[in-house]
Amino acid sequence: MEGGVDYLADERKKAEFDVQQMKIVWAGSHHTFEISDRISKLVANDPAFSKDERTMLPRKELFKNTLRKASYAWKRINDLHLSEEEASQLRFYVDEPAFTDLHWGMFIPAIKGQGTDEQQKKWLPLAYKMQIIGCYAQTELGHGSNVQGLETTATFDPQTDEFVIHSPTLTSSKWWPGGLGKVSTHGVVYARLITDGQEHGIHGFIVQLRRLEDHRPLPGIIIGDIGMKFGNGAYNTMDNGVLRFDHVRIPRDQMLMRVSQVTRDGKVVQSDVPRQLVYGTMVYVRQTIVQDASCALSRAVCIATRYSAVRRQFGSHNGGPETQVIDYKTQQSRLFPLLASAYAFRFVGEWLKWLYTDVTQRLQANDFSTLPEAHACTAGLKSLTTSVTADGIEECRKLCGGHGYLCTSGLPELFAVYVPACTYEGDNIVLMLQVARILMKTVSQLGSGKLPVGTMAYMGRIEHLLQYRCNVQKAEDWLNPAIVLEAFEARAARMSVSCAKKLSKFANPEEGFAELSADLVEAVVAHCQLIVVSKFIEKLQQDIPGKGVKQQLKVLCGVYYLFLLHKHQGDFLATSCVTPKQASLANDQLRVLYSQVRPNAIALVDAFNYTDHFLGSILGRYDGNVYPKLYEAAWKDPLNDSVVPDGYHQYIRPLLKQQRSAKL
Ligand SMILES: CCCCCCCCCC/C=C\CCCC(=O)SCCNC(=O)CCNC(=O)[C@H](O)C(C)(C)COP(=O)(O)OP(=O)(O)OC[C@H]1O[C@@H](n2cnc3c(N)ncnc32)[C@H](O)[C@@H]1OP(=O)(O)O
Ligand SMILES: Cc1cc2nc3c(=O)[nH]c(=O)nc-3n(C[C@H](O)[C@H](O)[C@H](O)COP(=O)(O)OP(=O)(O)OC[C@H]3O[C@@H](n4cnc5c(N)ncnc54)[C@H](O)[C@@H]3O)c2cc1C
Repeated sequence: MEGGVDYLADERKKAEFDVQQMKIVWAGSHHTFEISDRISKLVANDPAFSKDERTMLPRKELFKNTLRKASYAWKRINDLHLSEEEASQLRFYVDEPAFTDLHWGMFIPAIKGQGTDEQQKKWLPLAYKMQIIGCYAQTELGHGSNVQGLETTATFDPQTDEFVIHSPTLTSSKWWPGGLGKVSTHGVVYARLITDGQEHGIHGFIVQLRRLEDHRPLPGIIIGDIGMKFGNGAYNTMDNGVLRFDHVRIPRDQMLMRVSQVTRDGKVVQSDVPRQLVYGTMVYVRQTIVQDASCALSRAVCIATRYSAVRRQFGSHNGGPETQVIDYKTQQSRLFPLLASAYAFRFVGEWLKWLYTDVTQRLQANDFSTLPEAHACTAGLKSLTTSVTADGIEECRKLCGGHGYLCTSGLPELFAVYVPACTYEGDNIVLMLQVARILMKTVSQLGSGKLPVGTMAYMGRIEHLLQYRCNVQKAEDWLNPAIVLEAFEARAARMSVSCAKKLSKFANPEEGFAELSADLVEAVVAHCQLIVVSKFIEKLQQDIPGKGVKQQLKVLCGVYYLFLLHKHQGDFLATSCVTPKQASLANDQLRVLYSQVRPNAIALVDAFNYTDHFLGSILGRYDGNVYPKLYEAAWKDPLNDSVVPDGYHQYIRPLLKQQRSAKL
């Protein structure tokens, strides 16, 4: 805390668990807690990283300020000899989308994942030292979701041993890549490979875009920013770009050749790694986006929870204080499921990181068997968690009433920065439909003796799940994880089987899939919710030290699944997984759990360990000193620089004068 009175002290005293231990559970380990705590304070205490005026700056100033911060951050990283992990935490806590996100988050991973050892040896040291800055240039004006539909061409010229990169149409212009507009010197550019007049699908190529001497575009390259995006400040710190190629030549060895190679005489040779590895960078980033969802949601929830404890409306008795809005059951029923979801996404993100690491190790040993599972989990969980988080941030804004609409609440900017996560790295519906294909394939293979694995393993018990009857008899039965898991498994399995049955009635499966796609998306949501619930329950099976910590997590886990059960009771009832009476008991138990969360709510958001700098919200201040700070901040708005506004003489005075003369 920054000194002074703690208006939330009484709330903090109500906590029934060891907050310090919960901070470690949230961080993932003592080690990560120590790093994130130290680095977040380092950033918060450095005025060069202030965010105070971000939403008021015009675009050019905003962007220059981002460049300044990124360059200063790089200096600090080097001066302090920060490790890779510390450096990434520093960029995270600077909390400003910038070209560096794409350089470290996509350009480098693309070279690592799709480049040969030789290519990695050549390019990675330059990228690690930021002697080159890269972006990930895949999406085009005409195609984003449909990667196979990209139009940029890379035609091999055997005469010169080069590829000719070309944008044949307007719609083939690269459009959206972050960092491309004004900063990147290089890009991993995805293009249609053509050799000897034949097409060989989409591949990645390292292309230099700007001269290293004076940052001007290389010959044949047209490049710029695509313009202002949604919200003040927000994602406008990023230079999302447009790029066109006019027969730009690059050496043959700049095609990323781990998946396929082009030989000196123009032959395309496939390695024994699956073609889908060309999409590997997206799998990696989708996994990080799931982790990021818990950060964004927890941040919004932290603001809304603290403010809900500060804000009072109605209910004063005999001149006593009014009711804290957090004590209204409706407020709790909107806020606490989001709090529980933030924790749920944290744990599923942790698990997904483990899964991704495991898949990567297997890939290195040429074991590709778990790639479909990695694709399904990253695509599905990216979609589920980003949709819930985007909606959740907006709900938190509403939970803060009028003041939530002020930029100083931090929520409008958080929403504007966050909401494109539902679109980038794969539109959520498009990705859900990918998972639907995998689910339908799994169901269709059930009779074949091929047992489903990983997160689809429950389908292997299909006979049992189709006959399952929930045996909840009283509200507390819903606290039994085994009962809950079976109910969620049965619901997901029955929804998938129902889709598969309908699908089998179509003569043309593709037509059937298109016709049933809305139902399929619902089945995918059920499947992904099952994954999140099961990973939360698995987390609770671990040894979790600290007084009351595990108990609080049990309560939150219960809130998470019972809220889902309540919200989706239509699914559970329609698939006969629960009876109306059992659904009603679930809701009774949910209310009990809300009352158990209530005394711990402030401590549960303190456990995120966010600094006031990172939160960037007057409503979410650690000390709860909201009103004086809101009042103070209003006077800092540039509109209040003068008492009489600019434009008074031109527009207001003549208007008032005209009305006066009309009256007379
Ligand atoms: C705390 C940490 C914080 C860190 C936060 C970091 C956040 C950084 C964020 C930075 C911000 C913004 C970055 C945004 C960057 C971008 O947006 S880059 C562009 C992303 N673009 C997309 O995602 C495009 C989406 N489209 C696709 O992925 C594909 O085109 C699609 C899969 C939809 C279809 O591709 P097709 O080639 O047509 O494939 P199908 O015929 O459907 O499938 C063929 C088989 O391939 C399998 N498959 C598909 N994708 C993958 C994959 N990625 N991996 C593995 N396998 C894959 C599919 O299942 C089919 O398999 P089958 O043949 O049936 O067995
Ligand atoms: C902030 C931001 C940053 C980005 N950064 C990058 C970057 O660094 N590099 C990069 O290459 N790209 C980047 N992108 C592009 C991004 O990856 C694409 O916008 C995204 O993949 C969605 O593709 P699209 O725009 O073609 O959407 P579309 O596919 O055109 O989607 C439009 C609508 O059509 C629906 N739809 C599309 N196909 C189907 C289908 N088969 N079935 C049912 N519905 C369908 C979608 O659900 C959606 O409602 C960025 C985008 C944003 C917004």
